[in-house]
Amino acid sequence: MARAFLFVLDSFGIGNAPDAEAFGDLGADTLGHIAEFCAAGAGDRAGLREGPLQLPNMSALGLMHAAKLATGRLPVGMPLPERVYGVYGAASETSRGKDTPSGHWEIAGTPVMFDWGYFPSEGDAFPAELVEAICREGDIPGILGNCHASGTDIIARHGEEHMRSGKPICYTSSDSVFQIAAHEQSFGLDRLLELCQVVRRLVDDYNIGRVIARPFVGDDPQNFTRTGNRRDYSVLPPEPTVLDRLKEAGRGVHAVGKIGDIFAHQGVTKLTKANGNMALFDASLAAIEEAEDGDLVFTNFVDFDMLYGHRRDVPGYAAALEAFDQRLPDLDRRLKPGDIVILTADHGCDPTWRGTDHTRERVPVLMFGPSLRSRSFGVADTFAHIGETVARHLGIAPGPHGRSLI
Ligand SMILES: O=P(O)(O)O[C@H]1O[C@H](CO)[C@@H](O)[C@H]1O
Ligand SMILES: [Mn+2]
Ligand SMILES: [Mn+2]
Repeated sequence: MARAFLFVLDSFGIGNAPDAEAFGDLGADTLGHIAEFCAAGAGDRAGLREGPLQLPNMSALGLMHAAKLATGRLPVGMPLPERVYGVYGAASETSRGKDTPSGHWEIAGTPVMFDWGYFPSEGDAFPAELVEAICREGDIPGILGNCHASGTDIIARHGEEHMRSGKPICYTSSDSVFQIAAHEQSFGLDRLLELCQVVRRLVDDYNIGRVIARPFVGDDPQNFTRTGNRRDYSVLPPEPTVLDRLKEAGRGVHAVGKIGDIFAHQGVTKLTKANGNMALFDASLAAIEEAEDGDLVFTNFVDFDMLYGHRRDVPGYAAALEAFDQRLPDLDRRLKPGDIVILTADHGCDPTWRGTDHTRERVPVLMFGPSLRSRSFGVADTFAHIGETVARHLGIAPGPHGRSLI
């Protein structure tokens, strides 16, 4: 028997998705552009980091080679490792959206082959009858925002009016999302979560993937800050995922961080939340200590995306990657014979790209464990192969959308 540890570095794309042009993302490359900026000194920030991007541990697992498989080029300014230890490659997404649920569900063996509903980027984002129903059923005096926006910009813009009027700030993006920002004290966290559940029901008719609660604190536009109490209310995955299949087979499925919310709590046997990549890493190590033979630990590292990708913050993203990379030896030391670790991503969010949205990209797939011999599997044509690799490794029946990479 064996155990599997699946870590999603949220938004850590490596460029060159075959269908990038259809998303307006031709040329987007999260790793490639961060490396290029860092090599040119544009990734420096006093007190945080400086110089070329340094990811020695992920490089030794095949990250540089995976990037070259994806784009044909090596990331700039990053040395090649003397030896590669992992089984590595790149993967392209087949799901039609470049959003977090589509990416994660496909990683878990279930691509999303339908189109989500999206709200328009011109004029009011939300239909008048939806806004009326939200105000009536959610017992609120109106909404602010009603547009596409960056979550940090919109709380700076409307936060004070929100606190005066009690109207929640509602916004969306190029993802299939209805996001609601409200002040934790003046509006109330519980009230915000209740409102999100009302809206979840109402946006089912619009085929919206997620309603997201975005609580914040502070008392003026300079210090409004979002808290770790974000909650995502997702629709159910369209078919059973490898999480459901493992749970059905009596295995432990330990969801760390946002994973529980992303899978609408389907197929999860244990849930741990933590705020921040380092706390998520600690929680993952604790889950690994507890995991039994045949179990899966599945973690989402959200900071890359939420704090740095969407915020178009190159030094921040680079520093977060370097900090994550430095934790890998600690993980390696805890592995038992037969264990496998898979590092991957759900989409890109190139911090040098226009706008603040995700970018359609290939993702790295870096696998390692005491009994894995190093090799490349090339470029996988769906993330679903990752879930089937987990299924095969843990000895459950294969699913219909992918095949094991090892
Ligand atoms: O700008 P913020 O609020 O971080 O929003 C981002 O987070 C959402 C969910 O991942 C994305 O759809 C994007 O809009
Ligand atoms: Mn994501
Ligand atoms: Mn995102």
